[in-house]
Amino acid sequence: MSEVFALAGEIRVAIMLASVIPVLMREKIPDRLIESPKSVAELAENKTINCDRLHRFLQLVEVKGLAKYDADTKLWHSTEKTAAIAGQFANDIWTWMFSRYTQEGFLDLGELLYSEKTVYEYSGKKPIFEYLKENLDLFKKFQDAMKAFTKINGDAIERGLDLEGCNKILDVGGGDGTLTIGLAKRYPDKKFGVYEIPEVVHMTNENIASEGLSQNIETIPGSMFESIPHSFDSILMKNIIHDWRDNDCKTILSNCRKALTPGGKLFIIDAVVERGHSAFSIKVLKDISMMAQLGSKERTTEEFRNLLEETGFRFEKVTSAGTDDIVQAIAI
Ligand SMILES: C[S@@+](CC[C@H](N)C(=O)[O-])C[C@H]1O[C@@H](n2cnc3c(N)ncnc32)[C@H](O)[C@@H]1O
Repeated sequence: MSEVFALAGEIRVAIMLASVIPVLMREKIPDRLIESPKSVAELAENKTINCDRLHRFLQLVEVKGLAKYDADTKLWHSTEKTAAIAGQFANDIWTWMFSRYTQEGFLDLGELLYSEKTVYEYSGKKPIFEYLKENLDLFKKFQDAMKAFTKINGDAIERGLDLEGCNKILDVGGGDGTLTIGLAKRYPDKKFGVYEIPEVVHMTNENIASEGLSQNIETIPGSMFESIPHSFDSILMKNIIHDWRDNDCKTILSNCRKALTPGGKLFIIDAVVERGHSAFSIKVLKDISMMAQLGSKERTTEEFRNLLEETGFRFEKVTSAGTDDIVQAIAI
């Protein structure tokens, strides 16, 4: 009996935290605890924050070890874990992952058991990228989260990409250009491009210009479902194929194949889900997120091999890069 409540309670706490932590982050409470121990009155400052509720919310985050109360001094302290909910990097991840839009979607996750729908299709809403194109503030939050995710595995991806023989590399669906910027710094003699939808390209341009790399990286607006520019000798796509169902993936990969000459390299950077491989539990979390929001999936090596062989590529190898993997293929 008690196990039932313990498990249900643990899950309920997680759901409560998903709502409470983003608000505490918005008020910079974790950042201010890291600066120095504070009373709730100091944390609330002169704002409209209710001190009694702040104290009780802090007791909730204390359950997860994210803050600590000293009953003698009546001061709240940070812990080693507080950094996970403080600062810009954490903020970029939390703001998207726990936005109202994302959270509401996940309420219907279990109902997907009976169909191939996304949570948005299930509740009669627009597909995610259509919705984001019409809500550019949220699209910016999405891109900021993608940038933060890229930073987690960026170094491993840059080192894992075998760019031998590649001189002009196109990042299809390259978002705000974070991965390409890292590569352009690492390989100053190579040229790069980012292909993105028109709604995003201005964010990409701003990011590239702020790094002073506009000479090395060109941006091209367009849709990978229509065509992909032919003026590059290799293509990479990070977290693109996992966004789409098989038929859409075949269209994207066929367009990649048309854009390359035989021998051209293709790099797909996604989580390859194999039991026993590294980061399996994180890859399962990503896989379910893809199911919920896009009706798609994280794929096995075999599934990548099949998609590639059906679209004119020879599968070469999979290289691990943190919680992502690099699937390398050659145009035939
Ligand atoms: C999951 S994000 C990945 C972004 C980036 N590659 C990264 O890893 O941070 C998917 C990207 O695909 C882009 N995208 C969506 N539809 C597209 C299309 N039809 N053509 C090109 N890019 C598209 C989105 O704008 C978004 O930036």
